[in-house]
Amino acid sequence: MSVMSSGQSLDLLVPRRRPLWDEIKGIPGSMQLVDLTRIQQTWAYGYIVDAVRLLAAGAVVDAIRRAFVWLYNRVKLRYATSAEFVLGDPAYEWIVLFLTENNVWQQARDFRVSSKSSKLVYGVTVSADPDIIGSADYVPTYESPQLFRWRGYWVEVQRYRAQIQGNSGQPQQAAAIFLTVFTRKLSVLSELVEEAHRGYQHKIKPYVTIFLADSPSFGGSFLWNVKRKPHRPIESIILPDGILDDLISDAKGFFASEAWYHRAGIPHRRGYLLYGPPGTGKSSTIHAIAGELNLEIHSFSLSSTFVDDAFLQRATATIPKRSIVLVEDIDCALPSRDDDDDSDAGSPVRREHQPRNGVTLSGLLNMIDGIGSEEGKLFFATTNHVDRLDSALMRPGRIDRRIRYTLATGAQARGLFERLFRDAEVDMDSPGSTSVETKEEPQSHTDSDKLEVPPLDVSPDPAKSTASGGPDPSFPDATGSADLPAPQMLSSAQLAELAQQFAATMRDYEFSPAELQGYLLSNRDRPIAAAKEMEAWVARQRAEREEKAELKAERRERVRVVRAQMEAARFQQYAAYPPFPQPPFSLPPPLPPPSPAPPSSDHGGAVDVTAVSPAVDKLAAVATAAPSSLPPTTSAPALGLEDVVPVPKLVNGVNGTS
Ligand SMILES: Nc1ncnc2c1ncn2[C@@H]1O[C@H](COP(=O)(O)OP(=O)(O)OP(=O)(O)O)[C@@H](O)[C@H]1O
Repeated sequence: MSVMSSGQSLDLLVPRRRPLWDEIKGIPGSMQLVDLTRIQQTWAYGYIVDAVRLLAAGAVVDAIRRAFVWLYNRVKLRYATSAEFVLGDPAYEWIVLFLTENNVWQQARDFRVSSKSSKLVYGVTVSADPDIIGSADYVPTYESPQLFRWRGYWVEVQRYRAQIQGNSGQPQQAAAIFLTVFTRKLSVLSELVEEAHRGYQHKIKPYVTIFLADSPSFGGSFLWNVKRKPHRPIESIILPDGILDDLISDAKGFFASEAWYHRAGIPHRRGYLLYGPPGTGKSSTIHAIAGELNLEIHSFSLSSTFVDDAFLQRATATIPKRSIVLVEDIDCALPSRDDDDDSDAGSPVRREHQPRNGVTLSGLLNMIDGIGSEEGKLFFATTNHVDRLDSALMRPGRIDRRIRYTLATGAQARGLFERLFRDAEVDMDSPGSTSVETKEEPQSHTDSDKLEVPPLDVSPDPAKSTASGGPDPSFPDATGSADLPAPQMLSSAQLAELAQQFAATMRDYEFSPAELQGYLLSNRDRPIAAAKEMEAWVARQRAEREEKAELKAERRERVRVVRAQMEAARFQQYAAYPPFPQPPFSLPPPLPPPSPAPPSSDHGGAVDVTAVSPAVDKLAAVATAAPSSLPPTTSAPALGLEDVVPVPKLVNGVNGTS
């Protein structure tokens, strides 16, 4: 075994570095400040040299990249057209759907995932297994740039987003998609946008799109919250004959007569006011019309605190042509300028000088007038209190038609019943149908297609029962001997009969369609029981209403008594006021016509103040009035004290103190 010396082994293992510094050292006159040989021999030396080389290479690459970007931007500027689509604008939705339909998302690697909702029409299925429907929507974010071909043109898409501070001071998400088409022809871009719009319209055809202005807007753009609802069939709205058809033909006629409006110089806008009690179908009508005419709804909630005149203006400016602009419960937002009495002081109606939000009547009127600036819009307003609306709002040009909704008539009740149970199948074994009476032998029937169950007589007529109290043997109990197959379909005659029985138990204008619908829905699978039990339901409702009315009357009486007591206390307080100070000089003679009002020591001592201000007449009347006849007020100034105060001032003025 040979053992090498340490010097030998080093020679073998570490190749000698040819020292650059040795040469430098050898240059005559060079000064050696540090021991370069030692540095050179350290392990880090090689790395340092490599790093410097890398740095140089990086700088070169970066310079090339910058040059390329510069060139690319120049080319883009010269040979491309681009457009920006901002989140919240309807066009943003068109483009996202367009990108999805063109499979651009397949290049995307980043998605936004949200639980499945009817809101989205452009979520994609990323599951490899087509049988898996999935419970989530995957929406590509396009945050890294994607290139794709469209009609032979290269198109680049990229989305940017940022957090910005909203109007309310809260941070909000802002996002925009940039689309660049590499062609100098502007028309290509507009064709692309048009195609995107058409595709979107087609895709959402089964839905009504509702844009809600229910959050503060931000930045320069306006943010709409987008929702989609399936179309509501027109036939599902049960109104007195002709109302709905009339409304729809009016709206259709409006869109068809655009040229006429232009010629006549009238803004192409039509306003409708739907008024009536809650739950009578006002909102449902608007949704059904939007579906029928293929319109989008832009809906405002004026009761939100962040809504003000500027907000309305900005939102209205973004509403596209052929849309419905909807203001629900318009009375809640604004006071009536015509309504000057205090009778509704406790109502939600807001006086213009007591704003709950920043909307004023003139702001709302401007908004309605502004709707016409972008032509072709229907303006709908709904209210439960038409009497509270200002006449300026109701004038033709703003509201062109008013449609009154009422509580349900018997015909409406029948219509609702038939609509909900038209295709109902009656399960004879279900608990709700155990007492259904069916005739054993099928009878002749007009609607032979649906004649699976013979006509029913479900009237709760005790005569139908046998003397023993049991059911008529000719109507065997379904749970027992009837060997009819279940479930069975109601024929139209049976349905009409049940509907008649259902409606006969109530009076006209007693319940809203919404209330009736609520009852019917709770009996969704039991049409026969629903008709039979309606009488009991009506009785319960009436009893509840009576109870409520009694409670309300009691509460009113309590409030009246408390108010009267408060007024009396105020009166006492007022009566205890010290008399007005007597001026140290005599007042000028009373103004003509001289008032023979008796002097009152309660109102200024020897001074005949009633001659100075008519307000004092009011004071005199108040002072002599019984407490129960005082006007209902909530604060002392309402007694007329505000009016009275100037009188002593006047005296002082004469006195030379001011
Ligand atoms: N005339 C009707 N025909 C069919 N369904 C109706 C009718 N009226 C009300 N409904 C039903 O009642 C529910 C409430 O109706 P809707 O919201 O349209 O009433 P509304 O008059 O707008 O009430 P509100 O004034 O409280 O907003 C809906 O589900 C609707 O289906």
